[in-house]
Formats: sequence, C-alpha cells, structure tokens
Amino acid sequence: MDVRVVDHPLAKARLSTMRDARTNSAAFRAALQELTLMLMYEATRDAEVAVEPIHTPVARTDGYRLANPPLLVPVLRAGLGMADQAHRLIPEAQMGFVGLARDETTLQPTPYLESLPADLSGRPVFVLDPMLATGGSMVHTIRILTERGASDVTAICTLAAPEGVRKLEESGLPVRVVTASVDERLNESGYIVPGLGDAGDREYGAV
Ligand SMILES: O=P(O)(O)OC[C@H]1O[C@H](OP(=O)(O)OP(=O)(O)O)[C@H](O)[C@@H]1O
Ligand SMILES: O=c1cc[nH]c(=O)[nH]1
Ligand SMILES: [Mg+2]
Repeated sequence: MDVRVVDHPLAKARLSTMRDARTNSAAFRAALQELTLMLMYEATRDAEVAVEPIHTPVARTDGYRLANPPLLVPVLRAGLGMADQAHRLIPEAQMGFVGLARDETTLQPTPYLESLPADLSGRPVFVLDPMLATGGSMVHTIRILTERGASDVTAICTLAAPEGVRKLEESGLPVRVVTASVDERLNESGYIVPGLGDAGDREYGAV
C-alpha cells in the first residue's frame, strides 16, 4: 500500500499548531483547512488531466482540466473540517457523506449516516478524515465505497498511527494514504501518541 507522508515545512508547521494543546478551536480549524489544502495538492499530483485548446489574449495554447473529477467523502464529524477546503481546490468534485462515531470502550465505529452515490465505478474517491487511529473507521468507510464499485480510493488523514496503516494494508482494500505524519503508536485508550487529542472535539467541542 502506498503511504505518502507530506513533510513539507509548512505542513509540519500547521500540524504543530493542531497538536499544541493551547490552540483554540478556531485556530485548530484554520490550521486543519490549510493542511488539507497541502495534502490534497500532493494527493492529486498524478491525477489524470484532459487537454483542450484555449486562447489567451495573445495566442492559442493547451488548456488543462481534471479528466475525471473525484468524489470527496468527509467522515463526520471531524472530516467535515476538511470538506470545504478540499472542495474549493476541486470545485467540480461531487461530495458524499459518511457519519461514524467510535465507541470509546470497544473502539468500534458506530455508523449513523451514509449519503453516497449508488455507483462509484471508475470514479476516484478521496476520503477526508483527520485521524487514522486503529483504522476501524477508515476500513468501514472504504468497504462502503468498494461495495458501490470504487476501486481508486485515497485516504487523506492529517495524522496516522502505525496500527491504522497496518490494518488498512491488511484489509487488502484498494486504498492509498496521504498524511502529514505517521506517529509513534496508539495508547491504551486508542488515542494516537503524540497525536493531537480528539480531532472532532477540538474542532467543534466535546460531545
Ligand atoms: O481509526 P479509528 O480508531 O476508527 O479512529 C479514528 C476515528 O475517530 C475519530 O472520529 P470519532 O469517532 O471520534 O468521531 P467524531 O469525528 O464525531 O469526533 C476520527 O475522526 C476517525 O473517524
Ligand atoms: O487520537 C485520536 C484517535 C481517534 N480519534 C481522534 O480524534 N483522535
Ligand atoms: Mg471524536
């Protein structure tokens, strides 16, 4: 499985702002949006382009656009903080939604929302979730997508744990990961260490 770690200095700086326990919700959301821009930029580096002639005020030249606009899938709640920024970067993308809450005792994802196109065959899909921890939520989401025919899935995660990366790899699902960091480990409560805490709570407040 392809795991791309975006370690650009600006990505590291935004991630540090998100990690810092002193960062308030507004600054956390702003840093997440800026980091999402960088991760999406890197994740679309090899996207297929269509070429068509355009006219500048001076001459005719080749113009480019995405040949196959993707589906963006934020995983609620925390992934919602990445959705607008990714959509601004790819305005022609469609958006679907998955809602999951991890049971903090069993660490299993509990689904509560699924709003996706029925047929995803031939369509690139970008799943937006800041956190890949045990990997349970991401595996659940990608299974839903592959059941609809998706075969080209990219997980955009600001942070990943080695355990989650391993679980995705062992799942055999057609996915690659783009992240700003693969951290050290999970702690006994299933939180990424050093991590940044609960991403959804830091964006929107504790539930
Ligand atoms: O890899 P996993 O162990 O499954 O954990 C990762 C999941 O946990 C967080 O969501 P959470 O369940 O806290 O929901 P929230 O976004 O509403 O806070 C995060 O945004 C992922 O979806
Ligand atoms: O560290 C973690 C693990 C799961 N979900 C989070 O929001 N943070
Ligand atoms: Mg949460």
